[in-house]
Amino acid sequence: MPQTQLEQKCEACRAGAPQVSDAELAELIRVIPDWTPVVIDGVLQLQRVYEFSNFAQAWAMCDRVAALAEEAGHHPALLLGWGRLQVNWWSHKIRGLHRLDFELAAKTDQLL
Ligand SMILES: C[C@H](O)[C@H](O)[C@H]1CNC2=NC(N)=NC(=O)C2=N1
Repeated sequence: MPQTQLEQKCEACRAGAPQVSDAELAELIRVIPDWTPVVIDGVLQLQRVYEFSNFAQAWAMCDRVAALAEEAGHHPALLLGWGRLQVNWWSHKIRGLHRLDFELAAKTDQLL
């Protein structure tokens, strides 16, 4: 899919897309209570670590999240380890959180 279509596909991937306000953050984070707002390199992100019994299960979840990201045209950072998968969602272009990041965090939980 040409990049421009990808960017159109992902509203949060456009420069100038609105970051969530502090009030929206406080409201939205209640919907995804297992996620933690973290600031990494000055960028506010949503982070969750999923734990599994072995590497293969963590790897399978990683693949499911990767497929979700490709479908959305919006991508997390994924840190895959033995028995664990760390997922960080944020919007690169706006160096912060967009409402889409919360939607995709909730969809990530549904992949468990
Ligand atoms: C060209 C491509 O569509 C863009 O770079 C997309 C890719 N995936 C993305 N993912 C995230 N999380 N933020 C972005 O700004 C972003 N931009």
